[in-house]
Amino acid sequence: MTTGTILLVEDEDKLRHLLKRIISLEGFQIHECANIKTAMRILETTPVDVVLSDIMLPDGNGIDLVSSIRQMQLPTEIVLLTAYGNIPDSVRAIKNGAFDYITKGNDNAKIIPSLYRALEKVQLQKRIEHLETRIGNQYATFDHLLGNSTGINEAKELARKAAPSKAAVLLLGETGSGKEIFAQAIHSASERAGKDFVAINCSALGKDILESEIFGYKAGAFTGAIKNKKGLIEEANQGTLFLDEIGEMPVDLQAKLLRVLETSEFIKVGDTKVTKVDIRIIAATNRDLTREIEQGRFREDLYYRLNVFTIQLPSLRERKEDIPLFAQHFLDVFAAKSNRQITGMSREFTEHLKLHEWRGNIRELKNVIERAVIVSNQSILSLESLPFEMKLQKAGSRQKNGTFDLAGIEKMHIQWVIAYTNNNKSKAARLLNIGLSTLYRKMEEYSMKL
Ligand SMILES: Nc1ncnc2c1ncn2[C@@H]1O[C@H](COP(=O)(O)OP(=O)(O)OP(=O)(O)O)[C@@H](O)[C@H]1O
Repeated sequence: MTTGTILLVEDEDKLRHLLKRIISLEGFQIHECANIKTAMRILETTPVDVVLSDIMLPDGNGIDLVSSIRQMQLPTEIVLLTAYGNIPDSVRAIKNGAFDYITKGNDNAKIIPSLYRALEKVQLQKRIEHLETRIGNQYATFDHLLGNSTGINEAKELARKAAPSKAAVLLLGETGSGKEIFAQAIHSASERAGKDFVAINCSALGKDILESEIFGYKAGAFTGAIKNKKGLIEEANQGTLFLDEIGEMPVDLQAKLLRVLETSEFIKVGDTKVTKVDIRIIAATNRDLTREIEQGRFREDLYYRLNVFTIQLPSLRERKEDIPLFAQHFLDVFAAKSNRQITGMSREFTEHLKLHEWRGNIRELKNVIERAVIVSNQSILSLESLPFEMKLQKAGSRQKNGTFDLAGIEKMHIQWVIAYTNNNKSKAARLLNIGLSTLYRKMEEYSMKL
């Protein structure tokens, strides 16, 4: 039984393989990588409950990873692996928001219990957020959906048409492209608006927990089932159930869901009689379901039941014209929230936003602007307030403009790092992973101002 998803970040191959084995034996789903850059990529596209990361990594420090994860506002906890001598760093990491640290070698037996505790915290947090949303009952409406590009307008038009009917809706789009906010808008514009909108991410939980969460169980259904538990289907009765990442739902649960769609009935785990419900289902995925069907991972009959209205949400890359509008909106929101007098963005800042790939789509843009508002000390957002990796992306574009030779790229890279550190050469040398004297030698070689 899988109980959660772990991202293991460790550059020592042997140790990583060993940890992977220990963790997989517990039934956790596991992703692995050897550096921060890949870890960030995985985190932008894949839901992860707990990151287990080494502190010393080839391209940076596990403590910076903690800060980045906190900035991305991911529902993810971090457990750090540290060498004995780095305990002060680990204490600092905990202050920055890490969940726990474990001393490599000595504390191996503590890894699994710590992962379980971190996972429990993540799941509790998600439950609290879910309940808060329900109590506030503040679901988004179509008025909250920003964007003027053709792709988003077409999606909004179809969603408005789908809203009043009881038919299922299938929302397709990359992570952070707005599937949940669209689902809420559809719910708000339907006659179910006064009732609950209940959301669950099918990829976040293992099969057994997912089944219990969605369908509920009878007391005594399995060890630990002390009393009856209402499933989310029942909680969403008369309202809308939003099934995010439906492509990740195990096939036997798909059969149970199909039955709900066809008969409005289901059987709780450990029950013998059927329970009746009146729900509308909105499902979402970033997977290609037709391919999943071909590979036997998704039921074709369920697919046809769900895709009565299929709405494709464009990625932010496909609607770059919307980027300034979103950026200004998030800027206004975060500036007001933090009481800052920041009114706009420099031309270069906006240009950089348009160059970026936005794998995390609007969620990522929102986080980048929030970060920029926090770090900026001017009245308009400038390049300095962008994360380091985003400043670097200009390398790709300049390459297109003609700079192909390695020395040219190295010179540009050094210039950016120096600008990033506000001309602090020691810090720049550290980030570049070269000695200070080498930095000065290279600056002289490239005729850069010392
Ligand atoms: N059109 C939009 N207008 C305003 N805000 C938006 C829009 N689309 C997305 N957002 C914001 O972007 C963030 C991500 O959106 P959302 O959670 O709906 O994406 P998602 O596709 O469901 O992501 P995931 O697949 O990772 O669950 C949210 O904060 C949401 O409010």
